[in-house]
Amino acid sequence: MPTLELLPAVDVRDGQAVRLVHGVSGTETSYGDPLAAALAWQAAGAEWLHLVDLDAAFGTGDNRERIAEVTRTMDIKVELSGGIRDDASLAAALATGCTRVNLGTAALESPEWVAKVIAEHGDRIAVGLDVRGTTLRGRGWTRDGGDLFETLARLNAEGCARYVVTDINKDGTLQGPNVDLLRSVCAATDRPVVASGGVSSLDDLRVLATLVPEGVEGAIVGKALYARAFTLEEALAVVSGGGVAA
Ligand SMILES: O=C(O)c1ccccc1NCC(=O)[C@H](O)[C@H](O)COP(=O)(O)O
Repeated sequence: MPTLELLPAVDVRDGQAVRLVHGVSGTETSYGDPLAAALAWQAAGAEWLHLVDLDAAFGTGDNRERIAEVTRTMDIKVELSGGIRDDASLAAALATGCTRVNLGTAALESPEWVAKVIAEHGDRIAVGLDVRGTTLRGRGWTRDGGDLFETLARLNAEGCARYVVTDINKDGTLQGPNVDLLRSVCAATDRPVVASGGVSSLDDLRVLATLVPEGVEGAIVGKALYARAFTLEEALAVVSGGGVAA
């Protein structure tokens, strides 16, 4: 049976690795150099890195050079997110050599462009479905962007390869993932789903691993790793069926 992929997160604001609470600008806790953080997750055995340009997402500038440097340095797969909304930002993101990009706001505000780039780039494009309740949020999660399930149906029809689903109310809070939300998204698509936001414990990862047969392919983990709730090595052992006791 396939195992749950783990994607440790490095969110970059003003050149630093940070964690936010509910994705709200101004709630940052800084964790230093993003490249050092990314290399630490790679050294611990990660196969993926989830790398976010928060300034680009919020429209407060960008960390494009830093993000490109981190992506180029990694030997592992990188998923890039944050502020990828037009041809120029998409070309810059793909040129870093990342494995795939995650489009958020563009999927809400520029549906024709998103359909075009899905057709052009296939599996290299994922769409981030960032929700409060069942309402999507764009522009760094600051603006409403329509109904989750209507948008999901449209993106399914356009051939979107993968969804990254975040419950904003859980993000950065260590309150556990929103399993009901993940299940309902999996029921509405046959594409793989990456779960994001709220993972707090190895037990949360065990629960997410039970959703693999329903379509959950991976889990992004941020705050829990930075807060040392568990180590990445322990998390990888859990999702590979290895023996870290509950
Ligand atoms: O991904 C984005 O584009 C984004 C935009 C605005 C605010 C936050 C954004 N992403 C945050 C993340 O992807 C988190 O790293 C991830 O959900 C991990 O959450 P947690 O494990 O709860 O720290």
